[in-house]
Amino acid sequence: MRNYFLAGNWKMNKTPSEAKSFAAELKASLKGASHKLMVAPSFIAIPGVAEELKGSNILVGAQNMSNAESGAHTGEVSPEMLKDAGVDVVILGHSERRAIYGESDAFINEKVQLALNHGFEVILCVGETLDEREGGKLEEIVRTQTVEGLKNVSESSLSKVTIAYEPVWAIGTGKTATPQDADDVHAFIRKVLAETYSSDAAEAMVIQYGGSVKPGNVKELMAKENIDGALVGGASLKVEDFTAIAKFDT
Ligand SMILES: O=C(CO)COP(=O)(O)O
Repeated sequence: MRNYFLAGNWKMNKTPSEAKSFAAELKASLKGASHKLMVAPSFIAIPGVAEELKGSNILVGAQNMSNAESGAHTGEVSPEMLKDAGVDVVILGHSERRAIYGESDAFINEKVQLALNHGFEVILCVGETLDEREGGKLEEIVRTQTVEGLKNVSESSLSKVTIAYEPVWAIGTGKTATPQDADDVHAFIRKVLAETYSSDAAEAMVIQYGGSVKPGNVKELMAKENIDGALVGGASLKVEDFTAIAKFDT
């Protein structure tokens, strides 16, 4: 039985002071929630949010991380900096990083390995664009992003990885993949994982869905056999909405 993992990706929203007071509200409203939970503020809001969430049931995520340990990497944030600031989980390979900042599978894989070596949990995002889906390339894209993103990741480290399937056309658009469509892709990801890892490890993998998850559709999505959580953008920016998502009842 896999545990549900509901995570909020705040993207480039909320100043450090807004994020800190938002975290205080969430901490109160999510008290006693039974699922695994996380929020990912912007880098500079992390210390305040981590301080606020200390001792709570909400993990702290980062939205990205450098591929290097330290040194001459202007504008980057290192693993040690994130650790010191209180980060538990690092989101890597988000489609916005891939599309806007040109992050390749090989580059993302460097970060995945580095994050795992530093003891972080990783959420690896994969997903196809509308053109790729309509061009019949969905499986090829999702397979490549999964396999290349996890290159050199051992089976023993795999338990620290969550995959987030985020079809690019469903992000921030109000369009959600149907629960059946999403479940089919999640099952495909599990099949791809079983080609490299044991079937037990593939079966145990937590695979989140992301793309216009809202209080009104979360239950239907989570009811699917292969959907084990959500990576939520827009709806994670409102306390009531994220609370309703995070506390969904099966
Ligand atoms: O990109 C996402 C989470 O990482 C999804 O964003 P939305 O929930 O706003 O569609």
